[in-house]
Amino acid sequence: MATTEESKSVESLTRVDIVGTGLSSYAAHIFHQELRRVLAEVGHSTPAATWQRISQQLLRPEHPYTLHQLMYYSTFRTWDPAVHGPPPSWIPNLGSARLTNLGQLLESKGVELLGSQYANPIDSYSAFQRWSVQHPERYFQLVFEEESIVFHKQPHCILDTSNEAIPGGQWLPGAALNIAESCLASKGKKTDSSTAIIWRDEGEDELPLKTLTLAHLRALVSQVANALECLGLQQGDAIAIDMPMNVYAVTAYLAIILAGFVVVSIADSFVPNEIRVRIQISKAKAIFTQDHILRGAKKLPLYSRVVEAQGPLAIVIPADGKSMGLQLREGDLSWDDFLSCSNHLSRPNEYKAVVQPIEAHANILFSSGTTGEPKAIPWTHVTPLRCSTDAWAHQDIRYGDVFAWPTNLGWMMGPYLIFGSFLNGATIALYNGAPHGHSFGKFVQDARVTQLGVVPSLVKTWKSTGCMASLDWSSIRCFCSTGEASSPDDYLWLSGRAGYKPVLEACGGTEVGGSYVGGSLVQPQSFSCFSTPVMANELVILDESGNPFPDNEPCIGEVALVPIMLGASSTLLNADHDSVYFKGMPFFRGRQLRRHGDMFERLVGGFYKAHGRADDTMNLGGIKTSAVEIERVCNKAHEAVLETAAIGVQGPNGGPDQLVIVAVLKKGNQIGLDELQKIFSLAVSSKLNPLFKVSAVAVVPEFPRTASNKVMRRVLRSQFTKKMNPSMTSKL
Ligand SMILES: Nc1ncnc2c1ncn2[C@@H]1O[C@H](COP(=O)(O)OP(=O)(O)OP(=O)(O)O)[C@@H](O)[C@H]1O
Repeated sequence: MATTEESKSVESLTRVDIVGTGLSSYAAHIFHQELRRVLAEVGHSTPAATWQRISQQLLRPEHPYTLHQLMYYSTFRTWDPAVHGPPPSWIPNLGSARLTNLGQLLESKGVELLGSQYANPIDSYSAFQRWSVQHPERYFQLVFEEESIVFHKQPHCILDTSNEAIPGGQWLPGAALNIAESCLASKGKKTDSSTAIIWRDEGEDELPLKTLTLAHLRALVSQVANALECLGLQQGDAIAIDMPMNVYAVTAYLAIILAGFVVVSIADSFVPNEIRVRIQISKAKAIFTQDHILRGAKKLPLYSRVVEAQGPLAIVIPADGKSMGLQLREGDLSWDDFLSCSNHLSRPNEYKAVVQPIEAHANILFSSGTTGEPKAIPWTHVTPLRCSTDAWAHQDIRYGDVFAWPTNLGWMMGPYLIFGSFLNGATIALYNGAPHGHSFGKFVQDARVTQLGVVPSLVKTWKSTGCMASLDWSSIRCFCSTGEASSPDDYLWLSGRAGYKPVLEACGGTEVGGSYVGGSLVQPQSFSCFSTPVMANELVILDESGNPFPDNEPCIGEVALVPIMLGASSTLLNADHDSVYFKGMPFFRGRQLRRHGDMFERLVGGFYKAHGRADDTMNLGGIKTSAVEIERVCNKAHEAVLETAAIGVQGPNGGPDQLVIVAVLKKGNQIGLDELQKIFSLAVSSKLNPLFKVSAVAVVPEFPRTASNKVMRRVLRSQFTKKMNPSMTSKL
């Protein structure tokens, strides 16, 4: 498909061009007429305004994707990103901006907070973001008031920065609460009869959705918390969860925290050794798991993996919700037997939350391990507030919303979904099955999901299989994406599935408890770009000598974070926190910056673009280049290419990095390595730098990925470094 530079301008498109995208002659005629009408109405407006009209009024999900591409690329054909910034894929209107969480707050307090410079939520957003950095305590006070937080002891203040030994500041010192109790509290608009969870089990596409009210969820969680007390554990003990993110898992998660224990989150895809390591590091005393994971007709083992990992006392839930399909170890409990532990109580469905000092641990999570060993990161009872306030501002989660994000409690987006939804009065939508096919999409349609979270690899699968055709996703207000850098073309497709709703990127980390850079519904959005540092957060981009670039200039470099961040980690269980995040970092306005390890570009117009991990950058002939930048070009170099990974490999005699492109081809495609090398070389030299040379290419069936699906370039690098020798300079 033609890209920006190759396509015709939108004004010069003919009916024949439109027929070429797959529309019938008659449909193309109608579309072309409509296009002419829209172009006449917008007159000499900017391409951005033209795209708004075309995307919102002409293009429909059932149109061939090639038509969507033709419209997008031809509209922005003459757009110069160096002058205007990246092309806006979506622009807010004032009416809908005023309804967002940020918009409502700004409309009621904008003048009070920003003074006479306040205009409206769209024009004043950037000033408000800067204000929130300068006044985090006032900002969070306002947002906390919107959420269902139940304090048993009020904090002395919101933020205390007086102790230099705590570079991130002390948040809500002196406060006592239990964050699970806050999730379950009916407060504000959230009542006992509000829907807390809406879900469907795989294979039940045609059955009605199942729902749980807040009161019902609270009763279930209380029953589990009562039963946990019967296990003879000590307050503060760690209890693991290793199972799909379904209603049982969410219930167990909240119950563990409600009863004063600490959740250890283990992703359900891990092999026994990975489970063992996580249990050992966290010293978990019990584990919630399932007998199997049901995926279509397949039964994947889960309990047996926990047993092989020599996991502690297991509470085992039957995957089919009915009968246990296996024999348990001595001492392990079936879900029913476990629940019956609380039968002697007069009110097993009621539980008084164990009130915690705010700095008590609530959850131990593990990072993905993209850069090295996964880090064991404790979340305190403050970190969930980071999730909820990020979700409030940046995904605009409000009362009545239905928030879905196919993930697992073992990844930070699992807990993020819980706190982001419940503390803001939204419903969680859980699909108990694989999210890769049509059934998941139908669930999104039937549950009337309003915010759908994704990771880029999932969208790539949906797009390449076409499995989401003919679904009605019009209830979606925005998509949210995280995990790794996305492809603009994939997100053009995604946005178009819901009638061009924005795709809000979010980038942060498990140790942040949220994002440091993201999007919002009060700013224009651009595919695969970030429109703002998150509220009350400040980032700087460092040059090669470690000096911050000025914050109003386009630049590219490693991101460093101003460490005052609500909920960010201050300890690690398996590494030294200070060495990992602070040691050797430069100072900025008197504070040592916090390392994050990402490469970012600041673009014209205040947008940001991710360039992958700093560890994945390479030095090509003296020019520092990010892997993601090269991959963006190579992914589009030929239609047989599904995805690519760019790695810099040291030659056998040292010297500069040699660029190796590893590719995965689309199913059923074949292409010779010589030809592929020519294609990639041409793409890289013509689109990035004429001096860049592709030294070698390889085709693999799939990339090594972390369990959370991120490409592990470090593994490819080490494989190919071993393979490189003087006699193999060009082919691997
Ligand atoms: N929207 C996004 N676009 C680009 N990259 C992203 C995005 N969201 C997350 N990332 C990447 O994921 C990282 C956070 O993931 P996570 O906390 O799981 O740790 P990790 O870096 O993958 O693992 P480890 O710290 O163990 O190496 C970010 O620092 C960034 O590199």
